[in-house]
Amino acid sequence: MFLVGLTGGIASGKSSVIQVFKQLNCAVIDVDVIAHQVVQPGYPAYRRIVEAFGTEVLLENGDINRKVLGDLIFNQPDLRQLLNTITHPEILKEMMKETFKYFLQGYRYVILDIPLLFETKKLLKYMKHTVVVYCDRDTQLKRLMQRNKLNQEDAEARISAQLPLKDKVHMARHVLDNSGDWSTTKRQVIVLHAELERSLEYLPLRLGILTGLVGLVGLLYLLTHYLLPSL
Ligand SMILES: Nc1ncnc2c1ncn2[C@@H]1O[C@H](COP(=O)(O)OP(=O)(O)OP(=O)(O)O)[C@@H](O)[C@H]1O
Repeated sequence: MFLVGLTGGIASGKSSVIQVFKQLNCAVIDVDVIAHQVVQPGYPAYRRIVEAFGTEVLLENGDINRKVLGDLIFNQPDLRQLLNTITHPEILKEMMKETFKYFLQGYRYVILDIPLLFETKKLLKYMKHTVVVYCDRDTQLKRLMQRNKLNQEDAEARISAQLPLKDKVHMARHVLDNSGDWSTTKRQVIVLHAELERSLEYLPLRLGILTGLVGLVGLLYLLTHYLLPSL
């Protein structure tokens, strides 16, 4: 099995593309969903956040108040770093658990939807393939204004706060151009899925684990038949 990191820009079409991968029965992990999950009460990161930031970051029902926490770390790199040191290992652990489940189910590849894949770079080393969902800036602006009911100035500010999409295009192995109509994008997703399914890059891990299992069974056999009886 191998991992495919999917990213893009605000309103470039990531969620829409992910829906198509899901319709094609692909294994998908949404890293944003995991990031929300690991700070829920009961998870280790929740307890550590309350210890580090105090109960002022809690809502009345005990959940983390993401707005207050976000404001607290805004412009405070050391606090942001502290939060990241708490949450990132937990996110990675959950991601690995989900990936392993998909591995056991026999999927050849798993797509990870990671909005900041190229900005944080942390997860990049685990990705065999990277995919950028691109659309030209005018289209991005128009779709963002429409979806979020924003005026042009606010929408432009949100787009400018991110790494430019055309830079991400140069960093990615695959580009899905979502500037046109939806059927054109959908066709590109189907072609990419076929290419990833055809790839033999899933084999090394599968063979490695199979070889490990055969070795283990062999070892157990030797132990039970030759070594232990003589004890
Ligand atoms: N090819 C397309 N043609 C027309 N509208 C589109 C197309 N692709 C996406 N959209 C619309 O553009 C908007 C943004 O798409 P989507 O929500 O998939 O982007 P996103 O990258 O997941 O955004 P974000 O990261 O900001 O949540 C949505 O309203 C979606 O319906």
